[in-house]
Amino acid sequence: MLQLKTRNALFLLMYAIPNTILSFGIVYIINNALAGKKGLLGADTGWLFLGLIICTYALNIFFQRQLNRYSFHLLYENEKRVFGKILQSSLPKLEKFGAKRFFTAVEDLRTFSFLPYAVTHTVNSLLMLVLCIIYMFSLSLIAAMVVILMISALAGAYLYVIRTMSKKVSILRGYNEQYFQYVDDVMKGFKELKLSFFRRENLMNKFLTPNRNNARDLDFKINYIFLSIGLVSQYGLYFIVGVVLFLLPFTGWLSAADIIAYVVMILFISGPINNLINLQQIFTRFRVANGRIKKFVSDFDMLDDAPQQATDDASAFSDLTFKDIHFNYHNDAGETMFSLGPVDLQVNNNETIFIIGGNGSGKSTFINLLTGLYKPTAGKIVLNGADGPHRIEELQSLIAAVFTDNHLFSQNYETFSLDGNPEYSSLLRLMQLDKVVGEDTEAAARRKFSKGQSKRMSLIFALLEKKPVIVLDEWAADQDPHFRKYFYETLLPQLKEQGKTVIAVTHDDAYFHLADRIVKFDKGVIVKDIRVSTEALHSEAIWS
Ligand SMILES: Nc1ncnc2c1ncn2[C@@H]1O[C@H](COP(=O)(O)OP(=O)(O)OP(=O)(O)O)[C@@H](O)[C@H]1O
Repeated sequence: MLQLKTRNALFLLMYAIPNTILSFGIVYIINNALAGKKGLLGADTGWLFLGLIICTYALNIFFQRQLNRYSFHLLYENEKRVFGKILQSSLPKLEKFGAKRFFTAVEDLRTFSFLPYAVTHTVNSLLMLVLCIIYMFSLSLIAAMVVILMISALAGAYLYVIRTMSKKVSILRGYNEQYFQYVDDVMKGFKELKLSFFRRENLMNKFLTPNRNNARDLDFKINYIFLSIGLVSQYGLYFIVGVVLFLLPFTGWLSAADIIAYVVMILFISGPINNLINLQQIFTRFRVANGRIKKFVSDFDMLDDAPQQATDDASAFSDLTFKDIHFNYHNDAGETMFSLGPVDLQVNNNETIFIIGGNGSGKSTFINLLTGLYKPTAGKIVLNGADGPHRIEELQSLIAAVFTDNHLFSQNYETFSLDGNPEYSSLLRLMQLDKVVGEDTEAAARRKFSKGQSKRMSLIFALLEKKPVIVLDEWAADQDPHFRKYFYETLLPQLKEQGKTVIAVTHDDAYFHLADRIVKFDKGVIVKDIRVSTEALHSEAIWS
C-alpha cells in the first residue's frame, strides 16, 4: 500500500537537495561569522543570509503543500479502497473476519496522516547530516572520523533497540483489535448487558480491564523506550561536544577556529539526529500499519467471489436447479464444522415453496447458496436451463430477499425513488404501514421501526425491486398473529397471482397447506420434498 514510486522519490530529491544546500548555506554563514572567518563570503553576506532564508521558506511551503496533498490523497483513496474491499468481499470472508477488521484497517490508515511530516523531516535531516559531515571532513579527516565513530556507536545502539520494537507495536495493535470487539459487544448487546450485573462486571473486569491494562502498559513501555533512547542520543551528543571541546584541542587535529566550527556543526546536527531518532517511532508504526493494511487487502481479496459487473434488469425466470450442491463451514483450523449437501432441487417459475426443518438443519445456509452469497464447494447451479460462470450474477439479478437479520439502510441506495411513488404508496397500504409511515417520502421511510414493521418495510423494498423471485428467511416470525395470517392467506397468494416465485423459510406449520411445495432439511440434506395437497399434508408427518 505504501510504496515510494520513482516519480515520488525524484520529487522528494528535487526539493530536498536545494533545500539542504540552502539550509547548509545558512549554517555556513553563521559558522563563519561566529568563527570570524570570511570564507567564501563578502560584504553582502547579510543580504545573502536573508535571501537564503526567504528561498528556503518558499521552497518548504511549496513542497509541504504538494506532499500534504499527496498524502491526503493517499489516505482518502485508501479509505475508499478499504470500503470497496468490504463491498466486494464474499459473505464467508466477512463472517470470518468480522467488522472489527474494517475499523482497525481504517484506524491503521489514519496513521499515515503523519506521512508528510515524517518524510520531509527524514529527507531534510538525512541530507543535512550528510552535508555537515562532509564539511567536518573538509576541516579535518581524523577529527571527523572520531566524531562519526561516536555518532555511529550511538546510532547502532539505537537501531538495536528499534529492531525489538516492531513486534511490540504489533502486539499493541492486536490488543486494540480485541478492544474493538468488546466495544462491538457493548453496542450490540447493550440490552443484555443492562439486564445482568454479572455479565457487565465480567465483561468489564475479566475482559476489558485486563485488555486495556495490558495495552496501557505496553503502550507506556514502547513510548518509554523510544523516549529513553531519544534522551540517550540527545545527551550522547553533549558528550561528543565535550570530546571535541576538551579532548580534540590536545590532539592538534583541529585549529581553535575549526573547533568552534565543529561544535556549531555538532550542535546543529543534533536537531536532524534527534529528528531521525524520534521519527523511527513513527516509521515503526507505519511499518506495522502498512503490513496490517496489506494483510487486510489480501484477506478480502476474493475477486472470483464477488460479482463485479452490473447485470441487466431482471429478466424472465423459468427454473433453477441445484445439482449435487455441497457447502462446508470450516473453523480456523480448517476442520469442517457443518456440511450441507448433497442438495438436488429444482425450483420452477411461479411456485411457492416453503423451506422447513429444525434449528441448525441448514435452511439459512441453503438460502445463502440460493441467493449466491455462498459459493458451493461442489455441484452445479443451472439457471433457466444453462450453467456457467456468470449464472450467479444472473441469479442475483432475479432474486430479491429479506433475510432474518434484515437491515433498513439509512439512505436510498436503490434505483427507485420513494417520493410520490404510487407503487410504494400502494405497497404501504398492502403492508398496513400507510398510517405508520404517513407520507410516501424518503424522509418518512428512514425512521425507526419496530422489528415486525421493519420486516414489512424490507419486503416493500424487495417488491419494489420488481424481481421475479422473492426469498424470505423466517419473514413472518416477527409478525403479530393477525398480520401473519394475512401474510400467508392473502399476501402470498397475491404474489403468486402476480407471477412471483416465492421461496420462504418458515416454522409456521399452521400455514404449511398454503405452499405449493414443502422442502424439509435435516442435518444439511433435503429429507422431504413434497407437493402440497391436503391429503399429502395429512398423510406425511412433515414435522417428525
Ligand atoms: N458462519 C458460520 N460458520 C460456521 N458454522 C455456521 C455458520 N453459520 C451457520 N453455521 C452452522 O451451520 C449449521 C446450519 O446453520 P443454518 O443457519 O443454516 O441453520 P438453520 O436451519 O437456518 O437454523 P435456524 O432454524 O436455527 O435458523 C448450524 O450447525 C450452524 O451452527
